Amino acid sequence: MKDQKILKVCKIDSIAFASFALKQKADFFGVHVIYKKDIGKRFQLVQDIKAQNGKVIIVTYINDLVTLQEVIALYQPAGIQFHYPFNAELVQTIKQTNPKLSLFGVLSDEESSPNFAQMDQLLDWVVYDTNYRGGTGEASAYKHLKNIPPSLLSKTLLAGGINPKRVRELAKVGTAGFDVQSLFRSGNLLNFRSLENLVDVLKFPRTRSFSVSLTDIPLTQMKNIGRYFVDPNLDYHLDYSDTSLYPNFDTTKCGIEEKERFLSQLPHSIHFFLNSNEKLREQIADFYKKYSLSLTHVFLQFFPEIDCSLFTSQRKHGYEEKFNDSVLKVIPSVFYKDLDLFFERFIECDFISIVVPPPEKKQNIESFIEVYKRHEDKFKDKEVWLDRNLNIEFVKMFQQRLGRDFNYIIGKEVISDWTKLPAIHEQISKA
Ligand SMILES: O=C(O)c1ccccc1N[C@@H]1O[C@H](COP(=O)(O)O)[C@@H](O)[C@H]1O
Repeated sequence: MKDQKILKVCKIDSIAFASFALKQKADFFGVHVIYKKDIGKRFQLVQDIKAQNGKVIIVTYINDLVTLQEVIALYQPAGIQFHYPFNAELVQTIKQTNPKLSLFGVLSDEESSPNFAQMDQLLDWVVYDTNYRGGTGEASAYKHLKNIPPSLLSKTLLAGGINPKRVRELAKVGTAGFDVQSLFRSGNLLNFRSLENLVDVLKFPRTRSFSVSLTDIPLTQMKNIGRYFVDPNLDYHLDYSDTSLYPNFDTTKCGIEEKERFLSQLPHSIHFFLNSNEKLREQIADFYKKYSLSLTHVFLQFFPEIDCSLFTSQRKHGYEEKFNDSVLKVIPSVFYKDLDLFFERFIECDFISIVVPPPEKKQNIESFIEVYKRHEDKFKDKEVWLDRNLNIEFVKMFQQRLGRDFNYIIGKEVISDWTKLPAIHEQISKA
C-alpha cells in the first residue's frame, strides 16, 4: 500500500459530487459560505454529507467574530477555513469557544513573513494556496515551503492548481496532503473523472467499493438508483456486449441507452465485452465522448487476442483522448482461468478485475484460490475487483480465505432484491 495522502475536496455544491467524493474516501468536504449573504445556503447539503460521516469544512471570507459564530452555530461543521491572512486573535477566540472545531488557516506567497510558530500553535490545518482569493486554478511556487517547521508541515495541505501530475511532483515534500477545487470543473460542469484520476494517485489502491450492474434491471426499477446517494461504497455500471465475444450475451436488448440517460448525472462505468481491439477502441472513444465527465472508468473483458496495453499503458493506466485532459481508467476484467496468460503479458497494469467461478462450483473455487495465491505478490500493489455471481456469503468467504479487502461487482443479487444492500454494505465495510 502506497503512502496515502489527505484529500480535501473544495466547493462541494452538488449531492452527486458529494456522494462521489464520499465513495472516493475524501477526508474533508469544503462547502462555501463565502460571504454573510451566503449564510443558510447549502444547509441541506451539509446535513446530507454529515449524515454519511463526511467532515464538512465551511470555507469563508467572513472575518468578524459574531458572524462566524452564527455560521458555526447554524451548520455545526467539523471545521472552518478562514480564507484570508492568518488572524491569530480571531482564531484563538474561535478555538476557545469551539474547542472541538477543526481550524483551517490559509498561507499564501502573498504573505511576506508568516508567523509559523503561532500558526502551528493555533491551527489544526494549514491550506497553502496560491493567493487569498482561492479557487483560481493557478499553481503556486510555494516559496515558504522550505522554511515551514516539520510539525506545521505535517498538517499542511497544498492547494492551487493541483492535479495528478503536480501531486506526483510534490509527493516527497512532506506535507499532509492536498486541497483541490478547479481540477473538478470543466466550465460550469463537474468532472467526476478528474476526481477518480486524482484519487488514483492519492489513495491508491481503493478497496471496499462495490459496483452494481444495472444491465438486467427492468427500466421501471431504475428508480432504485437513488440508493447511490445513501450508500458510501455503491456505484453502478452497465455491460456492453454485442455477442461477438460471448455469443449468448447480448445487451443490445437491455435498454442500455435509456439506462445511460438515467445515469447521466451520476458517475458510472461500462464493462465492454467485444472481440477485437478495433471494436474496443471505437466503442471506448464513443462512450468517452458521450459521457465525457461522468464515465469514470471502464472494464475490458480480456481475451487471448486483446492487446491490453493499447488501452492501459498511456499515462501508465489510462486511455486518453485529446479533447479532454482527464484519463479514462481502464480495468482489465480477466476470467480466473486466464490469469496465467494475462500475467504473462500485462503485469504492469495497476488495476484488475477477476471473474470468479459461481458459488456452487466448489472445485472451481478451489482452483481460483490456488491461482490467486500463486500470483498473490502481483495483486499486492493493485486495485483488485472480484466480479460475477457474488452474494454476501461469497464476499465473506473471499475476505476470509484470501485475507484482504477487495472491490466487488454485484449484479442479480442486488437488483432482484434491493433490501439486501445494507447487509452487503456492512460486510464489505468490515475491516
Ligand atoms: O474554490 C473556490 O472557489 C474558493 C473560493 C474562495 C475561497 C476559497 C476557495 N477555495 C480554495 O481554493 C483552493 C483550491 O484552489 P484550486 O481551485 O484547486 O486552484 C483551496 O484552498 C480551496 O480551499
